[in-house]
Amino acid sequence: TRSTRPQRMLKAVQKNAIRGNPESVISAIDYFCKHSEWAMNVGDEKGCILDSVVTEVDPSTVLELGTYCGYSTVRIARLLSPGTKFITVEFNPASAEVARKIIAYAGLQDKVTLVEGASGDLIPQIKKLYGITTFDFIFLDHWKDRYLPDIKLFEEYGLLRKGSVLLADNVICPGTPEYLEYVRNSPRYESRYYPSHLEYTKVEDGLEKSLFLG
Ligand SMILES: O=C(NC/C=C/[C@H]1O[C@@H](n2cnc3cncnc32)[C@H](O)[C@@H]1O)c1cc([N+](=O)[O-])cc(O)c1O
Ligand SMILES: [Mg+2]
Repeated sequence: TRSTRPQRMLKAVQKNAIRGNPESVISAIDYFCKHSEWAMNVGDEKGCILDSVVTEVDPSTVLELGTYCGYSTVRIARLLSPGTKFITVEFNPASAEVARKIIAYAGLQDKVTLVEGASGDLIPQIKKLYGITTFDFIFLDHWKDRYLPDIKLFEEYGLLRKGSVLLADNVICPGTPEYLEYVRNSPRYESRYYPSHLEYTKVEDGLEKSLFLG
């Protein structure tokens, strides 16, 4: 049967990247997406903004929603200090399988806990299952209509602390209007928009960074 796009992306990593070298894995995926097949990774342009926010926060606990093939997982994990707890959540077993292999190819498997499941099911259990009290940094890049319900779950289950930073991809394209409205109007967040472009295109998109005020 025909391979899937994630499987073809993995092949491109195994062919063009250097094992144990995260930068080469990132470059191989970006090259694949620019010259072979577009894929919904955060990409190089928005990826640099992601890098700068992760570096600024220097988190001890990180959550990513929507691993997909692990591109942003590798971008984030390569910047983390030793001992950081990083959980990434992926619903689709086939995507999770490819992501595990791409994360391992980058040599970052010991820095990442990839959990297969739906964010809505997992968030209420994270404290119990992973001994996390609060997250310093959260990257939202999963189904766009899950951003709002999931941020409300973070609040409900006490997973945010004063200073927690949430970074949301695609707030313009495909767009997350309800989420944007919420974080921009809630007195509990201080939000800032980082203009950029939809990965590998000239279409306008951007990231929204929201600081939880407690
Ligand atoms: O749709 C987009 N992203 C959705 C991401 C979806 C990925 O996250 C998982 N997921 C979803 N809800 C989940 C809940 N829990 C766990 N995994 C979940 C899905 O199994 C998939 O692997 C998207 C689309 C475009 N685009 O231009 O069309 C551009 C982008 O940058 C995008 O991120
Ligand atoms: Mg995205």
